[in-house]
Amino acid sequence: MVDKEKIKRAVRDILEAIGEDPEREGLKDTPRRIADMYEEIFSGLYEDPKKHLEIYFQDEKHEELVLVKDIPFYSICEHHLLPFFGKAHVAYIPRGGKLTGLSKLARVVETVAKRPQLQERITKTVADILMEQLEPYGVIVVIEAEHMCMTMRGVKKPGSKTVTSAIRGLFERNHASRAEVMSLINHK
Ligand SMILES: Nc1nc2c(ncn2[C@@H]2O[C@H](COP(=O)(O)OP(=O)(O)OP(=O)(O)O)[C@@H](O)[C@H]2O)c(=O)[nH]1
Ligand SMILES: [Zn+2]
Repeated sequence: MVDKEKIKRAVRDILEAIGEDPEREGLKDTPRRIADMYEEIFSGLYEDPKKHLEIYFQDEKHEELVLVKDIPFYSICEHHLLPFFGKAHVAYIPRGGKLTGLSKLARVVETVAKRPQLQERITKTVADILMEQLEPYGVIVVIEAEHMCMTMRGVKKPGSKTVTSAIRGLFERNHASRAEVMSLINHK
């Protein structure tokens, strides 16, 4: 678990360092609020995302595409500790009855996102975990996100979107299947 006392001390220090008074009414509970918030938004550091994929529906013989798209997610960029957020799209073709619950795909995204992250690493990690746990024919993960570190500061490009993808298994070779998934993702 996160060390809340340490976070509180650090936030107090930051407030002082920017020239604020950590004792003033509006700020006096801020270190505690941030410690509670960090516990929540970094909870993925203390969870193994694989655990969501341990149980599957063995009796179902579905070996066709499953796509859960537009999964909203929020993460924190590890360079600036500012939010980045958007949508994840997760597709796989199950093999040998290893079909997971649809919500579990969203749970994997959530657990991986709740850490100091890079968008590329979330994308790759989700794809690799699915490949490892479900041993499907293939996986595609596409993530589109807006990075606050690129909008409210720095280069200041509000509205710019970063799109990352990870392609595994059959989709690496089969261009038609890959194109089908991409068109389903892009179809609003
Ligand atoms: N590849 C990648 N880069 C990211 C992600 N989130 C933030 N960044 C980038 O990380 C880089 C850090 O660059 P630095 O030059 O070390 O930091 P900086 O001086 O704050 O950079 P600027 O944002 O350009 O002002 C920036 O280009 C960010 O846009 C991400 O998820 N993936
Ligand atoms: Zn950043």
